[in-house]
Amino acid sequence: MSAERLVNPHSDSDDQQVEKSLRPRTLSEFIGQEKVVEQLRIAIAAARGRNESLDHTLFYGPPGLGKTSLANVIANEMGAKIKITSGPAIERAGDLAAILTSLQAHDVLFIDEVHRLNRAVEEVLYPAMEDFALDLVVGKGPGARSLRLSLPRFTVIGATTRLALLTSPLRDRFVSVHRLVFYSDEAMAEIVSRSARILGVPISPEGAREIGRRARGTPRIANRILRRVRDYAQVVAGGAITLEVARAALAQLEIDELGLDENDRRLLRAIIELFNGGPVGLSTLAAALAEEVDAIEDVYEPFLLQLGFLQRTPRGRVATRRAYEHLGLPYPERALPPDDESGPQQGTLF
Ligand SMILES: Nc1ncnc2c1ncn2[C@@H]1O[C@H](COP(=O)(O)OP(=O)(O)OP(=O)(O)O)[C@@H](O)[C@H]1O
Ligand SMILES: [Mg+2]
Repeated sequence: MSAERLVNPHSDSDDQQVEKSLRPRTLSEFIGQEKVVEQLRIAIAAARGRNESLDHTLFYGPPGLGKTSLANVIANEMGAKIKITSGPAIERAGDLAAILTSLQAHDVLFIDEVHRLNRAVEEVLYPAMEDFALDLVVGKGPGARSLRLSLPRFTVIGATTRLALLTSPLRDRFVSVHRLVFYSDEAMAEIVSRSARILGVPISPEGAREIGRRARGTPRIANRILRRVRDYAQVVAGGAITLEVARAALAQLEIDELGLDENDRRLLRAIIELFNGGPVGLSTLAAALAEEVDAIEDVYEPFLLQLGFLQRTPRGRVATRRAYEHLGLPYPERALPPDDESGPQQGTLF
């Protein structure tokens, strides 16, 4: 189900086509994430001023917030080439060695899903990042010798949605580490307006604001919703996206006031109705929803946590009062600890 989900922050092949044209190319085109942008602006100016490569940089945060975009922006601002790969794509140490020897001074090596590098590959990456050196073993058996090859000074940019899964030696080799956060409503409105301009869709500021506000603080989702609303506007409303058109289209797409879709509501209802509001363990919840544990952790939870609809406790996930209220369900005032089997059942107090 996630693959077709409109509010799924992961990109599909359809997105990838459009995303290329919508991707910001310079720091000044990059909207929001002011803290990160400001730090990058200084780091890039300093590196350029000294004619050095930029320090290794790591971006982490939920999918669709601009990690890949920032890597491209950095290469562009450095006037450098970018080589794009990912943790799972580099299978053997030799694959990485081949990439490393092809780099030129100041180039950017972008490693997406950097937490998924395997151990043997990481071992090669450490000296490359730290000393710009590649250690090769020449020959076999007792006669084998180790040879150190020096590499040009380059920049690794890593991206991950799961900082906690990075090994600490790898994490330590990134000199600057930036967390991307969900975008503010203002930034989202600006992103929607900009994308509409690039796509040639007329949109009112109120229409842009409405789409941005309901896109979970995630530019990728905003761009996807924008394209669907554009279709709606074209077929039903004469082409332009006004506030009314945006609202009508979003209603048809079943995206509610807060940007939740049917799947989010299903997850919250499951915790409330099947598990008495929680706590419920992640794997139990995943099984009840026929979802992957990863999908719940990566896709659903970050935004529900941000809204304060969900709490993570050591004993599992708990739906908060706000979640009940949003779904229009009565909140059971708990007389007993929530794990007590004889505690109040959902609904029985009212
Ligand atoms: N600050 C921004 N301003 C304008 N558009 C943006 C911005 N950030 C992201 N986007 C848009 O959102 C899309 C998704 O961004 P991007 O691919 O960089 O996210 P990501 O963090 O790399 O996601 P993933 O974790 O899935 O790899 C881009 O195509 C771009 O159009
Ligand atoms: Mg990416």
